[in-house]
Amino acid sequence: MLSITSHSFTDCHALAHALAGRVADKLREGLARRGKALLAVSGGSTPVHFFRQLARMELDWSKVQVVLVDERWVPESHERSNARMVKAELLQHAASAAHFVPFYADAPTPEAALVLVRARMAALPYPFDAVVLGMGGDGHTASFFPGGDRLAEALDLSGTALVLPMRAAGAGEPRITFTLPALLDTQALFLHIEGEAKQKILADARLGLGEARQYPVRAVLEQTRTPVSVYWCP
Ligand SMILES: O=C(O)[C@H](O)[C@@H](O)[C@H](O)[C@H](O)COP(=O)(O)O
Repeated sequence: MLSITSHSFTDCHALAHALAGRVADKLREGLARRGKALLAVSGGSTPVHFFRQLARMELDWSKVQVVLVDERWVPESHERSNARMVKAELLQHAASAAHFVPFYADAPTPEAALVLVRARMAALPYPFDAVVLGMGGDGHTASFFPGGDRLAEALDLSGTALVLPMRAAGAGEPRITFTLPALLDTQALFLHIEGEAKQKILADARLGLGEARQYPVRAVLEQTRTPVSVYWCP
């Protein structure tokens, strides 16, 4: 049976401090074990405080590679670019020495750039040392959106794809995402959510209640490959 551990905090600053400490420890372990480390983070708005704390953690960031779990297919100059957010909030202070590997390439669609992006991501030193997922109000995580055109393929635990394009009505723009089996290949898996509404969504998803039975985040909660640490604050 899969272990899901829940960590609750009084506010987003306490959560950010604790999560940054845990992730920094995992990166240090990777550095000690193999002289390098690989971190995958989520975009969106939730990670900002966590990124600010993590950016100040003392470790050899020059040997750390950072990727996103998923990206919106927009150039970095776009306000919805996750890469833009990671650069502004995480790759600062001590972490400015880290090496960021972007999903986005100068092509009109993620499908058109897929061969290039796959090669870029295939060259990284797996497993991840830490993967930090977020969750949307529709029960998506990474770019595993309800109704996504390649959702089944992305969630297939026996699938071999590392990254896939994803299009969904709720996604805003076309996306590119690591697949679930790729993200589960990690030393530590975190799910970072904030607010009462997301807590309820997660609880419903765990129980498979009503509409939540269809939430893609369930695939993360139900798999038995990698333990999940849930970090939550109101
Ligand atoms: O690009 C993205 O949108 C993310 O990687 C996505 O999976 C995110 O984690 C959730 O949508 C939560 O987003 P918020 O933190 O903005 O609620």
